[in-house]
Amino acid sequence: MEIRGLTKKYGKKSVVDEVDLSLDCKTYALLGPNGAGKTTLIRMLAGVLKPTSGSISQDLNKESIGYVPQRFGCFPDVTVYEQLQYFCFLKNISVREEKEQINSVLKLVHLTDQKEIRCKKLSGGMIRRVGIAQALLGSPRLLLLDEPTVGLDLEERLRFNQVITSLQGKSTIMISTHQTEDIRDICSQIIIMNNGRILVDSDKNDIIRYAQGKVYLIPASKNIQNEHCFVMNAETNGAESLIRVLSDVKPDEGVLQKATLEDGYFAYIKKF
Ligand SMILES: Nc1ncnc2c1ncn2[C@@H]1O[C@H](COP(=O)(O)OP(=O)(O)OP(=O)(O)O)[C@@H](O)[C@H]1O
Repeated sequence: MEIRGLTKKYGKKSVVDEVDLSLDCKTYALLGPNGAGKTTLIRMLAGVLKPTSGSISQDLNKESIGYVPQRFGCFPDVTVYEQLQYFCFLKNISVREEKEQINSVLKLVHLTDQKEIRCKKLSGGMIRRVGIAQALLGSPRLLLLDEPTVGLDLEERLRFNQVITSLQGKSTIMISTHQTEDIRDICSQIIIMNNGRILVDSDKNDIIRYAQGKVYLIPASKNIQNEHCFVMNAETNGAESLIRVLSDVKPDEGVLQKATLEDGYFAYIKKF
């Protein structure tokens, strides 16, 4: 899939600004702060939002795209099974195939026991899983997931990771998320967006390497006066409170750390 100069403007503001991407049959994480343009980009790729300009070259019809929107809703008075039947209809899945397909995706998201339950009785996390199930119907070649794991408990997050891992090499997958720990093990490619633009589109290990040599732990009591220092989070080694910082220069009492994907993300966003 080749994306060239993809732009979405609201008024004069470009919320997605001249985006170029080449997507292969890999699993991509789409990261970026609130308002970066991730949802807008995904909606254009899913074909539900018309770009202002630019092109998406693809030979995919709507049946080959699975899309989990950021806010997925079910019809309250239909059962989970009926809801998925409706999506089968939208995806042109034949009545002959639909039963097998629905049972298979329900099993993947661990909702088989809920299939006769009316959607209004589902918890938020279960509705999210119906959203993931509908996207998997028809074995899509392009799977677009906008914050798919929000509201899922730990076990269901792990199950989601297993589903995505099982699709690797079969589909192009793009997952927009704020949870770097969720995608650390399942995405090989990382795309970081900010202000509507792509800051980097690279292999996960390159993103981590970018922060290497810039991550330190320092005592929390230390007064940080360095403007080239960004405080990420606090942790403890049992004896004292420490803060994890990104810094171009070694801070006083700083102990260099092995960089993580999260460090790499901040290194790009905060321009280190
Ligand atoms: N229909 C709209 N009209 C005007 N502005 C919009 C519209 N939809 C989105 N925006 C703006 O576009 C920008 C990008 O929004 P988008 O939802 O794509 O960001 P995001 O990266 O997905 O954010 P988040 O992480 O908070 O979900 C934001 O500034 C948002 O306010």
